[in-house]
Amino acid sequence: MTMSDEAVTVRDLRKRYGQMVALDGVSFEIHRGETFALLGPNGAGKSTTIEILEGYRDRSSGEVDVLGTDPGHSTLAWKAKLGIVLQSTAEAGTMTVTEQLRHFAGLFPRSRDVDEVIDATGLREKAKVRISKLSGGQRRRVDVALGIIGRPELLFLDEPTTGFDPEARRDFWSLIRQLKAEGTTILLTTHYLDEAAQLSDRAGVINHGRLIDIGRIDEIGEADARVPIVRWRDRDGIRQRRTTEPAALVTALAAEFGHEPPELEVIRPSLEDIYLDLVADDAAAESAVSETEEVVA
Ligand SMILES: Nc1ncnc2c1ncn2[C@@H]1O[C@H](COP(=O)(O)OP(=O)(O)OP(=O)(O)O)[C@@H](O)[C@H]1O
Repeated sequence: MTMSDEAVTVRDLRKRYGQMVALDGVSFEIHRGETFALLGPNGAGKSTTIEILEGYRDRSSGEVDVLGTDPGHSTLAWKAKLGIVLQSTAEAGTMTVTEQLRHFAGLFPRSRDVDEVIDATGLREKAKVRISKLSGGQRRRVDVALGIIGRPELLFLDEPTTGFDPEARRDFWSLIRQLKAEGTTILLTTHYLDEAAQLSDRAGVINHGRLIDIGRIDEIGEADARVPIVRWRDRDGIRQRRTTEPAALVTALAAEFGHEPPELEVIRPSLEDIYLDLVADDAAAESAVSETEEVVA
């Protein structure tokens, strides 16, 4: 039997909550070993998608394959291959960090060393503290520790670094890179676009339950949206121009000024800029459609 190159395959996935259409025909794949970011505004359908893939939520229709299994018909052996960090922090029990991790480690056939996970998630100083006594960001680290303790083949991270301070976020990024180097497939949702850009190979952008773009992180968005911006100050104020040849423009400006142009910057649009353009364009297209519909009605 050959193992599929895809860790996850989703075809025409639909989900309704009563009358509310949360997913309206979403299709994508996640290759084995890659880190894939699912991006989108609040309420776009990211958690719904992830929860269906995890087997926590039924779908209305469509096909889903996760590590060779339909999550709607999961087995314990399949569940043991997943690592899950849910959006909401789990109930803080009376156990200490170490006790909780030892307990979970015992549930998996190939679990990681508890001390190793405590160090990797920056919880050493809090190892003997009850989880109920931890700060929000520290509890989130426990969630991440619990997600990786079972050495998952596929790790789901739903807004994993919410509440982390900047240093903790950087530490988390190194941990994710290490897991990726070990071959872990990762599905990440985050509202921190710099995080998605740092960690992911590819991303899908979801809006109102539809996938509006998918591709390599450096290919997301229209080509125009990635054109660099050259900005400088002249007598009239700040000026800027988009150009595919920023070096030529900077050289021309330097010649014109006879010295370094004041406040010169060459800006490459960030993933966040590109993402905001994409979602705004989608909203504009939707309102254009509804205007047409109104005229027809
Ligand atoms: N259990 C539920 N019952 C009814 N509607 C729901 C339920 N869960 C989610 N929804 C609705 O489905 C839509 C998609 O929600 P979902 O949680 O998947 O979005 P999201 O992209 O994860 O958002 P966020 O970034 O805020 O976490 C939203 O409009 C939400 O209100």
